[in-house]
Amino acid sequence: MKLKARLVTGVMLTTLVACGLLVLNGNLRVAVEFTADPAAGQGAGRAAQGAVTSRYGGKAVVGPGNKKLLNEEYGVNSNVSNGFSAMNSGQHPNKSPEKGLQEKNKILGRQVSPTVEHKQHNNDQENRTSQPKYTGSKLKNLYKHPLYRIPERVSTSDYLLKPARWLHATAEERKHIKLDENSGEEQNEDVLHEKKPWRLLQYGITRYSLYARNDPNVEEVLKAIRTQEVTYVEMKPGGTQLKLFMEFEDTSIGLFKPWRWPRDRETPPDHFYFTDYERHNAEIAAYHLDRILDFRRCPPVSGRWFNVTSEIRYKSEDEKLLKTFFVSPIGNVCFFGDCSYYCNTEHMICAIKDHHMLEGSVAAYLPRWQEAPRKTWKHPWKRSYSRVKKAEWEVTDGEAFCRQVRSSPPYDKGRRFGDVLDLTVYDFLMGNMDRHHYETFKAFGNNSAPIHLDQGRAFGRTTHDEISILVPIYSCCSIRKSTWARLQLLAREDYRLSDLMRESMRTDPIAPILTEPHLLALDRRVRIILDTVEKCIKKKGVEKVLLEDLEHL
Ligand SMILES: Nc1ncnc2c1ncn2[C@@H]1O[C@H](COP(=O)(O)OP(=O)(O)OP(=O)(O)O)[C@@H](O)[C@H]1O
Ligand SMILES: [Mn+2]
Repeated sequence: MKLKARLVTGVMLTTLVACGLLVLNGNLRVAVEFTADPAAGQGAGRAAQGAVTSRYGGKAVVGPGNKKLLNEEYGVNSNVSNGFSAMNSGQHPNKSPEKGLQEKNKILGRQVSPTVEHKQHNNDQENRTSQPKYTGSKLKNLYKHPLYRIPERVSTSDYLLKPARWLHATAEERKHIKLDENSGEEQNEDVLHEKKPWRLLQYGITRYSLYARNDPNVEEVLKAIRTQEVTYVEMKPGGTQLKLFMEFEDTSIGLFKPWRWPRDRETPPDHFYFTDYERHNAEIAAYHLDRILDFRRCPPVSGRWFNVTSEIRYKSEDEKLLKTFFVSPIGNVCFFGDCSYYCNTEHMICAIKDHHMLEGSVAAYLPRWQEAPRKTWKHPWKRSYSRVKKAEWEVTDGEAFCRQVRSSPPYDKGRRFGDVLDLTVYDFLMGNMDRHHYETFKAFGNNSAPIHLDQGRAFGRTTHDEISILVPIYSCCSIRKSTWARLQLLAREDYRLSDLMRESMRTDPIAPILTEPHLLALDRRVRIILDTVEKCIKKKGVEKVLLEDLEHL
């Protein structure tokens, strides 16, 4: 359908659903097709039709006697430094054993002397129960909104994996897609009969997103992560904090991050972003936020309770991991693993319930490296990761720095500049200052969305909005039009972001994922972004500020 867009300034968004017309402030008119997302479910549907032979997922990727394969298959990463060499190696202010005990007691419901944190925790509980009740599902309404039904044009070559491309190809195109280089046999759909949700989810990865809006495999994969037996565990090397590969019954792989802190613990104000602990609940919340913003660039993540002994220790053959297990003085099973920081007795990870049970987050794993290698890019507004040094963007005129970024590849053409601004919106909403690098799939070259990984240091503070995260938006005075329109929607009472997030995360096995103050901070930050853009529009004019990404409609 042809787009006729005429734009004047405006912030109010009105929807005329019945006639399929989206009116932004009465001035921007975008005709929207109300057809189902063309990319959605096709791969799943076609792939699900056949028999059960599989090239990749038919047998366990890893199992006893096959150890270390997870690292080889999935763990390879680029050599780009993560910037931690200059990291402050100062002591963690919250690591004293007494403090750790207090926190565990709190979770276990034991009597402890009241502390500020303890009181805060109780307030959170009250906040949660005193929330106004709303009827109906705001989330369902959101996903019915025209802005969430804008068709995506996905062509065969936009799919990441060869089997997925093959499934979407015409008979003519199929002649040019060699599925199995080693096989002289004629290729047909039999080799693609992979019915496992995790694999079908991977087939849905395109240069634009990790999954289509209505891909049923997202829910299926989350269900699998939540309920399936853990069959194998191994440490993922690299990074500053402990992470575990987990293999499940259906041969899918997940990336586990453990509980470290109670939900209501705030990052201490004197803390640098790079000395902060990762938060498993931040990874979960980040997935929901990414989806609500319609980016779909973060792999699905779920919380889950694990038995540290039977589901981690007994499922691992990783000697480096196994030798770090111990029982704490109060009888909780603990371990700390092996990593470059925070992997020692002082930073132990301990069961927080019934001596064995531990909460964690599990992210669905991207396709293995050999099949879909990724490239790591330095974020242009990366922080310095030093106590004393400043990053270039902090000591350069904002507009000049932005011009410099915009004139160099990959930001000089294509989608990537808009993607970095989207990432800015995402990180500002979560208060994530730890965006040193981002990754893309090599197969897509420069023309591809970044993958939203590593949000473990987000959601650290509820009363502080870190304005410096917004620097790319206010010094470039730019934002994608679709993102701007969605933010306006999320600022409205009937689509309020905090309500959507609360609802979206409600079904997680370890809900509530975020405390009320974190949810309310999201609403405040939406307003701050909109005000920033509003000022830019007044100063520069709407044509200069909004990056047109709806013109293809
Ligand atoms: N779901 C996933 N699928 C595939 N690879 C992943 C996934 N999550 C993370 N990774 C890979 O593992 C790396 C480390 O993960 P992550 O950044 O979350 O851990 P981290 O301990 O915070 O690392 P760092 O200290 O370097 O920030 C990522 O850079 C990415 O390459
Ligand atoms: Mn990290």
